[in-house]
Amino acid sequence: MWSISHISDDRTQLIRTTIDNKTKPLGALGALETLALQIAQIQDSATPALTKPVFWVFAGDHGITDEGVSAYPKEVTSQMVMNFVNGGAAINVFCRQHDIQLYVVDAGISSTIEYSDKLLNCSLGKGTKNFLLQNAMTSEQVQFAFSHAKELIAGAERTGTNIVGFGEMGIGNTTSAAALMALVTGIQADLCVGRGTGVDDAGVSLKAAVVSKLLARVNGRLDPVSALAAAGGFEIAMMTGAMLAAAESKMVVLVDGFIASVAALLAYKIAPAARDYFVFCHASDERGHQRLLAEMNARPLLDLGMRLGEGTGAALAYPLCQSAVAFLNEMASFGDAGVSQ
Ligand SMILES: Cc1cc2ncn([C@H]3O[C@H](COP(=O)(O)O)[C@@H](O)[C@H]3O)c2cc1C
Ligand SMILES: O=C(O)c1cccnc1
Repeated sequence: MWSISHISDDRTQLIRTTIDNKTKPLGALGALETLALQIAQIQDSATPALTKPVFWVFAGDHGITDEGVSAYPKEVTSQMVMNFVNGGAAINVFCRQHDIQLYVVDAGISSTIEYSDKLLNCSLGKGTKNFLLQNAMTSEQVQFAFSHAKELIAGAERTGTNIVGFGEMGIGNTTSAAALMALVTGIQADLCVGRGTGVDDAGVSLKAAVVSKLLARVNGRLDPVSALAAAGGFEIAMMTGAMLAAAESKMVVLVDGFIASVAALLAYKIAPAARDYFVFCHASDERGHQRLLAEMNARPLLDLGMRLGEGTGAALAYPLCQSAVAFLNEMASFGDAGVSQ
């Protein structure tokens, strides 16, 4: 289904030399240099440009909330969707600040809402099933999620977008995400779960027990698509598909916190070359995130102690990508500026 090629190595030496010849001590722009090189490799150009950034926030409800795994009631998912539509959430603020186009996607929330050009209908159902009792969704629903995501990316590509970010909203989804992480990596349940919206120690233990029960129900490790069917959620499946589709279209993919990184891990396990297109934007405070990043050998750009999701960490990293591209294109070389090396 996916045809994703590794980023080009053709110009790597040329770009490295260009970066090294800029008027600064060797390596002094640190992670920004790595980022500039990655974006240049993605675009196979020594003079890359970022155009028409788009973010999507995927929203879905989770049957696993019946087990009491979140600090907030499940109604908050739909309420936050309206908040996104009305422009009042953190992700709205950061997207406005950085001129990022934002869409909200109903991936499968339980309430009925009115769709618009900003609130898209890709609903796969009225919330997933409680994954302790049965699979959260069917494998057909996972495939539907992937094809919806492919269409969204294709639409953005047609209008000239070459950098994208993804957020999620779904009360209970840190438990789904932790379950997915455990299912595809084999890392033990208690190292995958965290506080999510702010559950106490007992809540964290409950989440670990829920993930362990799921592992027992499905007899251990699973491939990424079977894991998505087993543990959900609709929004995580769509985010996984969108990351794969964006990599296929050679876009820069801004990866947010814990939940987005789980989607990135699934995408990477489905098509390892997709990893080349991922910019890991921030270190989430959610407990499993460091382990998860280590699985992908990823070093995030920011560490702000954030644990929100919605794509907020990715939106905050967008201007760093702009800075990386700007220094590569605009900074003088030692030769140009007459500075001694
Ligand atoms: C008001 C509010 C806004 C949010 N925005 C993102 N999340 C984040 O918290 C949820 C995951 O945490 P858990 O697994 O503990 O439910 C997700 O919806 C995630 O995006 C929010 C949560 C709340 C309460
Ligand atoms: O890092 C995340 O994605 C995250 C952490 C806590 C709650 N919601 C999202």
